[in-house]
Amino acid sequence: MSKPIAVLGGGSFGTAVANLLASNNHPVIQWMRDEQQAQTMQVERKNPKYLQGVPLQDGVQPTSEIAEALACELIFVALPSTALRQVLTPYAEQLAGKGLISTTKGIEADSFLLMSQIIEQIVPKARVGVLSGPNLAKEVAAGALTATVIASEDQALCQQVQEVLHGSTFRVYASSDRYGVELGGALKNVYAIIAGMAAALGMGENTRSMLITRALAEMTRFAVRLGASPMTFLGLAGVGDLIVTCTSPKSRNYQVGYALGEGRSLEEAVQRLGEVAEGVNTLKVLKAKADELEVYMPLVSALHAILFEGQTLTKVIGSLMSGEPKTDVDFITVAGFS
Ligand SMILES: NC(=O)c1ccc[n+]([C@@H]2O[C@H](COP(=O)([O-])OP(=O)(O)OC[C@H]3O[C@@H](n4cnc5c(N)ncnc54)[C@H](OP(=O)(O)O)[C@@H]3O)[C@@H](O)[C@H]2O)c1
Ligand SMILES: O=P(O)(O)OC[C@H](O)CO
Repeated sequence: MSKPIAVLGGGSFGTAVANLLASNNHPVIQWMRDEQQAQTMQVERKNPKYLQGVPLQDGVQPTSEIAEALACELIFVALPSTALRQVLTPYAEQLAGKGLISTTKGIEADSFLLMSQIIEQIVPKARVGVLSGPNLAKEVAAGALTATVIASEDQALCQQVQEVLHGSTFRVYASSDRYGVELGGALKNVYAIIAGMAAALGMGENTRSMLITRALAEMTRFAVRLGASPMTFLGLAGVGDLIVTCTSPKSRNYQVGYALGEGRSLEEAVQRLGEVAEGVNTLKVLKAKADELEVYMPLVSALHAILFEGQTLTKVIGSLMSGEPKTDVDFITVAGFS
């Protein structure tokens, strides 16, 4: 029997990852803060709150006792970005030396730290990795053929994660560019909101394609300014995740955008969702950082103007389309590759 592996988080992605690990014959301790939810999952062998219709694999043990999870050597963190620091900080000493893999796609307000950087700050002696890619939880859980990226400077950790997660429906690619992989996963959520809005407004496939391509240019330009490699954005955790989130009604960020496009307020759109849509928080911190670094991000500025500056959609779309003509694939030039 192999050693147990932990998953922190009782949401849709935590449950999907727990099931993947268990289907590879690893015993899994899945921690969630809600005792009632853990009991329901233990008895009913499913997660009706976040992942309806998906049976829980036999090897998954749901618990609200975090000590059981923290005893594991390999721990996947599937918490919202607003909760990660608060959950891990009290256990910093216990976590030293453990393999901590963040699956959380967000950026901390004020610090602009990515989740694996927060983990490093809290547990400097941890072995840190990031799992990111086009991985809609519902599809992963349903066994749709899927690929992801494990990114870490620690090659042995990448290999360990590949071994435990890789299976007949889930391919795990390795990368040493943790920062680029993690940044891609966080940034794409903002553009998924815009894509959802465009869909609700009845815009066509040309529009969607323009949005995705210019989003890629914009997020790559920003990443290059922060010192990241533009090449990572051509992979699964960049353009791969951008495509799935900007085209799928299963994406929560896309759903928030769609509700906005239907004329609902941001509060209403988020409340109706009842799950995490990281793009809303990311938009605020990203706009502030882009302004500070003077990076040209017209799509981010446009969404920010609509959601937080009281500008009308019509006016914002008008000024986006009438902006000065630009050069295609400009971020390659910025990165010095032309
Ligand atoms: N879903 C996906 O398709 C997917 C795929 C890849 C990555 N991700 C990323 O994974 C992260 C988690 O997303 P998710 O989809 O699993 O979210 P989710 O389905 O909305 O579930 C969120 C989970 O976090 C828990 N939580 C919230 N605040 C907490 C706190 N302060 N302390 C402890 N637990 C807390 C919730 O518990 P309660 O029910 O008690 O509130 C719930 O179990 C996000 O960053 C997301 O971007 C998601
Ligand atoms: O449902 P979303 O919008 O949080 O997106 C889920 C994943 O990040 C897709 O890879």
